[in-house]
Amino acid sequence: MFSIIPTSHPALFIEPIHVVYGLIVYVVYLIIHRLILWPYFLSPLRNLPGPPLGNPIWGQSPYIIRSETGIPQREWVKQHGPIVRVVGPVGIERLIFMNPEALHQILVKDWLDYPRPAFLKNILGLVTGYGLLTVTGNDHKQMRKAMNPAFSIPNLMAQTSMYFEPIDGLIEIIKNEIDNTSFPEKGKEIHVYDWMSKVTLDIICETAFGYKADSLHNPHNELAEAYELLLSLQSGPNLAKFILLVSLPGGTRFLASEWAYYHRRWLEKIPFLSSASKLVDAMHRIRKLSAQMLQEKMKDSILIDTDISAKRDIMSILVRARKVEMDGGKGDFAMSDRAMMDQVLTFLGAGHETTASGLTWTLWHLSNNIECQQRLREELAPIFANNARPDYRTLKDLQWLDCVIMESLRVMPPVPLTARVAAKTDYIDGVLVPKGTLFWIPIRIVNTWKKIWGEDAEQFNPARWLQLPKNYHPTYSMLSFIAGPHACIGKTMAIIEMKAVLSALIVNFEFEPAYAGQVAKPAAAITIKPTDGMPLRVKKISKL
Ligand code: HEM
Repeated sequence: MFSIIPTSHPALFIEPIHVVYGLIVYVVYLIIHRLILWPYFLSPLRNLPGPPLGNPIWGQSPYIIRSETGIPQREWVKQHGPIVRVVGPVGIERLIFMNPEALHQILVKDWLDYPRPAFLKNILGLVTGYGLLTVTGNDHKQMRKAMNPAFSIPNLMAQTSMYFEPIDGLIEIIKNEIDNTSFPEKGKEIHVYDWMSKVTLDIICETAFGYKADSLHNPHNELAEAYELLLSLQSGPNLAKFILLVSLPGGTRFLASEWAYYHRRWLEKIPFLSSASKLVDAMHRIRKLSAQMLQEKMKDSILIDTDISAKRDIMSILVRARKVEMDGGKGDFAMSDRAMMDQVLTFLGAGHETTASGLTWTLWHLSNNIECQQRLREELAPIFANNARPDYRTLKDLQWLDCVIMESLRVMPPVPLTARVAAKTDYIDGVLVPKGTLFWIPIRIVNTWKKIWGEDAEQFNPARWLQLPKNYHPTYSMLSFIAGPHACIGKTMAIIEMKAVLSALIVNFEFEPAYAGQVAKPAAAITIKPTDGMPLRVKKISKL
């Protein structure tokens, strides 16, 4: 017990219990401030249009988590216009800016002031390594400069032929599956997402590392199984759980630790952590296999120049660039082993599931638009009659193929939303946005905005690419690969790969919905994979 005034005033003694009361009052005030005072009365953003604040603790989060990714945000933009404020959980505010000028400021002009928020970096870092997807500023500039040559057009032109070994394998497998049914002429119901996932995994392993995963022929391929486990975790509630875990101090480090891996069976027993234990398991296996691939690649760097210079895969190009820097005495700027390892994980994480989802949704749209599908077949048939492995230029110049792929990526962008945070206070589109404010980059919402794309903006209509709407802006009307210095480095590669796989499928098979009234079931997570594996009826084409 102690006193700050003379003992003749016993009523003013401060006892330890008073300190405890004081602390309780302070914490209660902080909670009330966070949940009520700030969002309702104090935030400078409080007068922006947006949905009701909702439940004081969760705000709009339960609705977002339960819904298809991007759909709540699209509805709010329809109701409230091009600037929207959404609150929750725990009073956190998030903004949506739709206008091109605002997107230009956030993604291009002032991109260094609007980095990816910590929770996104942590989740991406866990799943895709601490490579291009997580670094920012000068580190990002240097890393991107080192990687750009691997994605150059001449290199992609040389790589296109590598896609066809897995593609031919896929075509043969599907043909056999159909032939082995009792009535091959009726085709077979196939979960196309599963096959798209395998073919894109084999392609990325081959083109990124020169490694033949052959998950198409090997159902128990370790890498494919680990990714299957990882991707099975894609759901709104799981994503919310992972965001919470990586936002706790030490949470990301814990999930990435050896301890968590070796004790994952314990974690599995705690209901809240059971999906995290699967994440830990999948990530550990993917990291182990990636390290093996990298080790193989590093052996290349001690090969004589002629051996390695013949290799066109992305890692060989990076290994060669590193060797040149080291030989030239610029070792300080060369990528470390750790950074190289992160690139392996980044290519696998960023370049596999996105392309698989993109292809799956394209097949879904074509199954529901038989005329578009037939028109595509007619465009492709003469090309494939001459050469079943068309080159980069040929694939690039096919007009209807391009319309179909662009339209599918517009309506169902594999990454429907991403996020940014304001690192400084500044005006955006006339709104004073305080430092620390979170944004959604509204990819799917911009892609289907009626103001740009017209009344049928949400419909799949490839013909719109033959005559683009007058409000179309080449950078800010279709954000599937976003824009600016963080725009997807694999864009051209992804598009040409999708074209190669889709065209081989369409000249060989017809795709229809698996049953009458089938509805799409997209996941509510970082990518938009179908939750049911996308069953479609697939028939062999007898005559083109
Ligand atoms: C249809 C397929 C794809 C889509 C829709 C897609 C979409 C995206 C999006 C939206 C981003 C920005 C994420 C953000 O900043 O928050 C991104 C970044 C990135 N993507 Fe892709 N991607 C695809 C395929 C690929 C492929 C095939 C690769 C590589 C082999 C790749 C590698 C990357 C990398 C490294 C980044 C980070 C770029 C940076 O920050 O500098 N992506 N992608």
